[in-house]
Amino acid sequence: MRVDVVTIFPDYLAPLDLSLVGKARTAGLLDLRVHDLRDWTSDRHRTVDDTPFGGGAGMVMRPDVWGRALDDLLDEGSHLLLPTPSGTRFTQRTAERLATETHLVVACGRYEGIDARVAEHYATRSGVTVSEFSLGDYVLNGGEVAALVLVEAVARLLPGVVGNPESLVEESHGAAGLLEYPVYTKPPTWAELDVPEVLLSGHHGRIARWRRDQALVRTAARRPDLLDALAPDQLDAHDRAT
Ligand SMILES: Nc1cc(-c2ccc3cc[nH]c3c2)n[nH]1
Repeated sequence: MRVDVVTIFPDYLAPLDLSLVGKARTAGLLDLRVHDLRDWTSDRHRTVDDTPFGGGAGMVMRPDVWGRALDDLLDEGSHLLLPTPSGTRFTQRTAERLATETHLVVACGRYEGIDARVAEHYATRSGVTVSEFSLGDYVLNGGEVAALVLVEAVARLLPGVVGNPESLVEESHGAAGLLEYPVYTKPPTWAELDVPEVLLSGHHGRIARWRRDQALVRTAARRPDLLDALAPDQLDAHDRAT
């Protein structure tokens, strides 16, 4: 997969050189390129913004500069992603869908956002998909943090990136659609708190059941909306009795 990120703060994306995403890049599993939007400016001051039509506070990012950048980067089969507080919710299902694609281009806005005609124009471009997405109901100062989240959430789903793909199933918001169960390690007692006995029993069946029950109880307590969203076949008779 190739991912192009366009931003006026390229250094914000430096964490993507580290850890899991960094390893995926080194292994050739992810071709990630970060671009400075100002490389597509045409004036001495490398201007990317201007005042908003209709008045109001702040500045808006210019469509012409974004147009030159995106014309260079977008191709047949590209998916243009625009982080914005007004977008559709980015979820694990979104990440799973994006992980099957070949080319993502993430446009990181700043100021009051990117001129709306940019999304409108590229949505009409043959072979290009455009998605405006929100990370959650809070406001950031720009799209770079959203880009970091998106790239990590997608990259970790690419084949070969995480050591044990089975771990992707049981994690929160994974295929099971539940929050993940609590995890423990040595020492068996810490701060006068013991690890649940069942986890020391070596009885794999009981351990699996306990973990499933914990995931259900946690989900019911913290995210009942996720339980409501489960398909009927995702809960067995024991689950319903828990
Ligand atoms: N979920 C979420 C996205 C954003 C966001 C995304 C892009 C820009 C550009 C200027 N401010 C922005 C904020 N805030 N919260």
